[in-house]
Amino acid sequence: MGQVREEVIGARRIVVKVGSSSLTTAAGGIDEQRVDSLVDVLGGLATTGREVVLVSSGAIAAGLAPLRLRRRPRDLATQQAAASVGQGLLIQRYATGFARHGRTVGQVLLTVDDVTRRAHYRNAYRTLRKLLDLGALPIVNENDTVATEEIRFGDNDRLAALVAALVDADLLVLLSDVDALYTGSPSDPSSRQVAHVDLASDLSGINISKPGKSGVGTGGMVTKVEAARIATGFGIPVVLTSASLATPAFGGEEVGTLFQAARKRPAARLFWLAHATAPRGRLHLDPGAVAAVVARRKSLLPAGITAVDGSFAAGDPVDLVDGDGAPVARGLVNYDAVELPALLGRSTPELAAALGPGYEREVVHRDDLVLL
Ligand SMILES: Nc1ncnc2c1ncn2[C@@H]1O[C@H](COP(=O)(O)OP(=O)(O)O)[C@@H](O)[C@H]1O
Ligand SMILES: N[C@@H](CCC(=O)OP(=O)(O)O)C(=O)O
Repeated sequence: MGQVREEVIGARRIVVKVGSSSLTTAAGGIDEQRVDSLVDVLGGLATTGREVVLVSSGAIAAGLAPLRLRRRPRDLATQQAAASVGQGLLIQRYATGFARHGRTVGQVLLTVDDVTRRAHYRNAYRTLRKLLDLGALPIVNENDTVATEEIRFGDNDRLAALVAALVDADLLVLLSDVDALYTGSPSDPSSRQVAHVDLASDLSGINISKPGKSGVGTGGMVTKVEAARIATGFGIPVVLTSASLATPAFGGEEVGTLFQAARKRPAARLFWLAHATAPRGRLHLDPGAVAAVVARRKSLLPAGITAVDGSFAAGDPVDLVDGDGAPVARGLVNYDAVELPALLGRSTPELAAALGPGYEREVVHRDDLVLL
């Protein structure tokens, strides 16, 4: 055996995310044996004094067989109907399983808004914190039955990363049907396992692609690596491995892939701005403004903006985009959308002279800006 992973052994609060492919059968229904073995691992973990939050997918897949649906439906309404049936069955199985370990579970269904809007995520945090304080094990999933196409997460990887940040976890563990990140498709014999990733350096040479053969997962490796990027950026290490390797993974053994946490944690406010808020509009920047904001970390002034999209109010999050429309930063804007067109391309002294001293303010102050 190699070295023990200290960050895993030392983690007190752990968010564990398990994908549909690890919980359900190919025929569409709960794989009771696999749910029970996961429960046994997590039940054991919780008795060692660790706080565990489980983010569990599988509602849609678990609802397929009971509704006599042969495959995962494409349309949202049928997915929601399947989730409505499957979520109840899944939580029932978890409740029975964890009861064997003397643990009560609490179901927490969240929408994107619940983890992205400040007032809402404080509320979600309080509920999760209270469940943990009461000794219960929270089981989180997206609230699939009410989420619309536009706003849904769809997969639970990003939701798990945001929940990990929300509860200030020491570790995020992503359990899937694949035992690690590979350099290419795991079915390709030339692909190699990646044991360790530092996302601060690059992931080039790694071919990350779509969900696996089970056909029930949604995001594949793309959303897992994105989740790892979010969590590690917040200072939370991530282990990615298969559900069947959960025991050695929690024991700190070198299985799966460890994504190393960033050494410096960003201000919580800027983290949420970058990863959790939905932008309400876009400010198009000329090349000089892109360079000022990105390379020199300056505030954004009206002179560098060429166009404005969206309807937002002062204080809302907006994306700053370059000449190709690619987002380069996100920030909290100091003007309403309707005020901006008259200011574009004009210098701040000129605006102050023409319109009054209030118009000397930056469009986005550098303290309210985060690079993407
Ligand atoms: N580079 C890669 N390394 C590992 N797995 C990959 C890679 N590219 C694509 N995959 C696929 O991603 C799948 C896991 O994603 P998904 O099916 O969405 O799982 P889950 O239901 O656990 O979220 C694996 O089964 C694998 O086939
Ligand atoms: N909320 C959905 C998650 C969808 C899904 O397939 O997610 P995942 O298996 O994590 O890629 C469900 O419970 O079915």
